[in-house]
Amino acid sequence: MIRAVIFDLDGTLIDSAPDIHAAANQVLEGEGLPHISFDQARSFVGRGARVFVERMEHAVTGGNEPARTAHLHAQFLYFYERAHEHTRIYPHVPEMLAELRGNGLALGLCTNKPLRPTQAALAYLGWKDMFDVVIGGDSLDVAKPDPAPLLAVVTGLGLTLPEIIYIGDSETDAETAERAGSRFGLYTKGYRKTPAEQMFHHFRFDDYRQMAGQMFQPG
Ligand SMILES: O=C(O)COP(=O)(O)O
Ligand SMILES: [Mg+2]
Repeated sequence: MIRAVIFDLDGTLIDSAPDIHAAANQVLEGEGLPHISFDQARSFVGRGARVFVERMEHAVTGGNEPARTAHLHAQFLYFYERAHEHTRIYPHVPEMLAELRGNGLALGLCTNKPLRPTQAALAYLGWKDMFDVVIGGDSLDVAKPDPAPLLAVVTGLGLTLPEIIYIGDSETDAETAERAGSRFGLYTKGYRKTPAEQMFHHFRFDDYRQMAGQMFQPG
């Protein structure tokens, strides 16, 4: 029996790519480096802030230099925590979350966004108490696609894998769920690069009004 739904954040519940793009370009601007495009920024999201910065640095300088990467990473975290202005909740997410809660389900969050920007975004969105357990990209020594963060949310909720469903938008989330052995629902309007049908998932949807109906289908 399903007792909780665990969500990814960026590209799944919220469209945060515009703010991530803006934060990236604030960093690059400050360093006198060229900007990245919106499509580049969106395609760099998914493996956490450190990997995002490495991809960004590689795109604008052609390589990664450890000291420069560390500096850019620190700069990026500063702006990232403050970048909310353009972040939007995807359509019908609030009703969907309220409905799950109303049905007595627990809610978890398993994101690769570092914990401080995650907490800042949740506060900005009025979701400070929305999730019973929150694990960010730097909460553990390993991040998704390692299954440990997802398993930590499950354990934190006091549940076992068959009692949860994980919902995410990216290759990273699909791999995490597959490696954990979790049931996985793919939101197809996020930041994935692979055709949805080629990705691991048990069900998929492009409208949150369809999620609950699909979630309880067997198979
Ligand atoms: O910050 C990232 O790289 C991705 O964040 P997500 O795990 O919430 O999609
Ligand atoms: Mg995501």
